[in-house]
Amino acid sequence: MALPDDSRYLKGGPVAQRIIAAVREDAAIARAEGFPPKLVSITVGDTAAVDVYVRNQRAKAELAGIGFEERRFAADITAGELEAAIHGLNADPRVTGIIIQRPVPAHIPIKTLQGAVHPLKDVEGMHPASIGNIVYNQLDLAPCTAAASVELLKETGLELKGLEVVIVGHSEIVGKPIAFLLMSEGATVTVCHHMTRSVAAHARRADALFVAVGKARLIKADMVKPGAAVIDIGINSEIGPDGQSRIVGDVDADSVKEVASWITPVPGGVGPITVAILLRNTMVALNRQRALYNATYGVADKLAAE
Ligand SMILES: NC(=O)C1=CN([C@@H]2O[C@H](COP(=O)(O)OP(=O)(O)OC[C@H]3O[C@@H](n4cnc5c(N)ncnc54)[C@H](OP(=O)(O)O)[C@@H]3O)[C@@H](O)[C@H]2O)C=CC1
Ligand SMILES: Nc1nc(=O)c2c([nH]1)NC[C@@H]1CN(c3ccc(C(=O)N[C@@H](CCC(=O)O)C(=O)O)cc3)C=[N+]21
Repeated sequence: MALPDDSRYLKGGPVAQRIIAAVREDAAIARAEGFPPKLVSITVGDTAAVDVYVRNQRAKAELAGIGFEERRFAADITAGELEAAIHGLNADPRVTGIIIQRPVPAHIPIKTLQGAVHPLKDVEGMHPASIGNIVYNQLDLAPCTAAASVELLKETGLELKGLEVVIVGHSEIVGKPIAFLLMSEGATVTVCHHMTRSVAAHARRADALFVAVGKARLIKADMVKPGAAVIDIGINSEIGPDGQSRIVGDVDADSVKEVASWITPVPGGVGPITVAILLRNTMVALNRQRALYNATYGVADKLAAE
C-alpha cells in the first residue's frame, strides 16, 4: 500500500534502505574474507506480530547477503529443551547471531532464555550484560526497535538536547531502552505504564511521544501536544472494514495527524527500520567475534603463514 505523500509522515522505508545498503557492503566484505554472517531466529508458538517480523527478517537478510534460518518450536516445549537448543547455537561457529522472538509461552522464563544467548551472539542486545552497555552510553548495539524509534525521531531534525520526551510502555525490549538511548542524547524523559495515573496528562506535555503498548488507537488527538512528533511502535493485527486482516499501530493516526507535526505510519514506519537494525547488529556482532578470533589466533595464523 502506498503511503500518502505528506511530509507529516515519517517514513521508515528510506531510512531502512540506507541501513541495509551499508550492511550489504559490510556483509560482502566479511563473506569474501571467510566470515559469512548468519542470523538464526527462534520462535516458540504462534503470534501474528512475530510472523510479520520473521517474514521481513528473512526477506531483508537475503537482500543484505546475510544467511537466515528460522527454528520454530511448539508452544509446549520445555525451557530446558530451549536452553539446550540455544547452547547448541552458541557453540556453532557458523552462527553469528541469535534472536529469540517475543513473546514466549508463559511457562518459559524469557529472562533465562535471553541470559542463555552468548553475549557475543546477542544481536538484540537483550542479555543483561548487553543491555547494561546502553546505561553506560555505549550505543553501537542497542535493542533494535528502540534504536529504530530513535532513528526516526532524528529524521525530524529536532534538537534532542533538552527535548521533552514521553514514552508510553516500559517493556525491557522497547520502552526502557528508548528511555536510556534518549537520556544519552540529552533529552528529558518521562516513562508511563499501566499504573501511571494520567497517561494523557503526561502525553500532552511531550514534544516527542513514543507509544509501545500493543493497544490499537490508545492515543487520541486530545492526548497530543500540537506540533509534537508521534512515534507509533505498536503492531496490532485486526480485521479491517474490507474483512481482510491488517496491521494498525497504537495511535489513532487519522485524528492525531491533524494535531501532530510528524507521525510514523503503521505499517511503513518503525517496523522496517527495526529489521534493518537487526541486520546491522548482526554485523556489529560479527565484527566483535572477528576481533576476538584475531586476538586469540591472529599471531598463530601469522606465524603459520610465514
Ligand atoms: N515496530 C516494531 O518494530 C515493534 C513493535 N512492537 C510492538 O510494540 C507493542 C509493545 O511491545 P512490547 O513492548 O514488547 O509489549 P509488552 O506487552 O511487553 O509491553 C507493553 C507495555 O505497555 C504498558 N501498558 C499496558 N497497558 C497500558 C496502558 N493502558 N497505558 C499505558 N501503558 C500501558 C505495559 O505496562 P505494564 O508492564 O506496567 O503493564 C508495558 O510496559 C506491541 O504492539 C508490539 O507488537 C514490539 C517490538 C517491535
Ligand atoms: N525479540 C523480539 N524482538 C522484536 O523486536 C519483536 C519481537 N520479539 N516480537 C514481535 C515484535 C513485532 N516486531 C516487528 C518488527 C518489524 C515489523 C515490520 O517489519 N513491519 C513492517 C511490515 C509490515 C508488513 O509486512 O505487513 C511495517 O511495519 O511496515 C513488524 C513487527 C518486532 N518484534
